[in-house]
Parts: sequence; structure tokens; C-alpha cells
Amino acid sequence: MSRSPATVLVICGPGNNGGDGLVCARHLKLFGYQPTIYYPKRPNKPLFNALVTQCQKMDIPFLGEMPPEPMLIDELYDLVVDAIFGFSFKGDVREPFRTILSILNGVTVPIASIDIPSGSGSKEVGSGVLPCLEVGT
Ligand SMILES: NC(=O)C1=CN([C@@H]2O[C@H](COP(=O)(O)OP(=O)(O)OC[C@H]3O[C@@H](n4cnc5c(N)ncnc54)[C@H](O)[C@@H]3O)[C@@H](O)[C@H]2O)[C@H](O)CC1
Repeated sequence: MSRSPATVLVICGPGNNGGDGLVCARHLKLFGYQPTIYYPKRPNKPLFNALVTQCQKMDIPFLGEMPPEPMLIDELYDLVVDAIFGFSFKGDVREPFRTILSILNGVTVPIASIDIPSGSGSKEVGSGVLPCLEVGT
């Protein structure tokens, strides 16, 4: 980690894996890291709304859009947490996650995937493009 406190981009998907990402961001902040969340598709359900509120109350910033270039992510963040898809991912990756995963394919900072690397098994994402560190839940 090169910055102090280290910066972490937490990318959250639309299901429970994304919810795990919100919890992860909260814990990162409590442990003194500097998380930023990108959460493009938010289910309008009480659990996820509450997790978002908790993060907002802890002053964790939410990005309005995905950094468009891998190089930008490398410059701004020390680590990416991939909380996009877990075990319920299936089929071909749909937008906006297709674009997000293709950007992540180009980053050089470590990517820590919650549960499993997002898009595992998908034709487009290929085999083993995202994993650096897998974190079981
Ligand atoms: N008991 C446990 O093991 C627990 C695991 N947890 C974590 O939850 C995920 C699984 O959560 P789930 O909500 O079932 O699914 P996902 O988050 O993996 O994703 C579902 C979400 O994604 C959309 N989707 C699926 N395929 C695609 C696709 N090809 N393109 C675009 N979008 C897609 C789908 O529509 C849903 O919206 C597990 O991995 C753990 O991380 C929990 O913490 C609870 C306990």
C-alpha cells in the first residue's frame, strides 16, 4: 500500500455479494483505511438501503460513475475490492458490469474478490482475469 491511509475502491454488485461489499467498506473505514464505493445498481430493499445509509453516515464517498480508465484506478487506489458477483452469477455479463469488468481487467493494483472473482466462468470475462486474493464469506 503506497498511501496513508491506504485508499480502496469497493465495487458493489446488485445482490448480496454487493451487500458484503458495503459491509466491507464500513469495516475498512473502521480499521483506518480510506474506502470509496461504486454501487451502480442498487436494489430498493430495506437491507441494502440500510447498508448504504450506514456508509453515508460514516462519510464513505460513493462515486457517481466508474473511473473510465484502468490507469486512473491505479493512480487513485491502492486496492480494489470486487464485490460485484458471487455464487448467483450466471450467463453472459450484462451492462453496466460488462464494461466495469473490462476496465478492471486492465488494472495493475491488487483486486480482492469477495467470495469468488466476479464473472468466473463467463465467456467474455475469461478464466482467472480478476483474482488476486479471494475472501470467503
Ligand atoms: N450463505 C452464504 O453463503 C452467504 C453468502 N453471501 C454472499 O452473497 C453472495 C450471493 O448473493 P446473491 O444475492 O445470491 O447473488 P450475487 O450477489 O452473486 O448476484 C446476484 C445478482 O447479480 C445479478 N446477475 C446475475 N448474473 C448476472 C449477469 N450475467 N449479468 C449481470 N447481472 C447478473 C442478478 O440479477 C442479481 O441481481 C455470495 O457469493 C456471498 O458473497 C451473503 O453474505 C449471505 C450469506
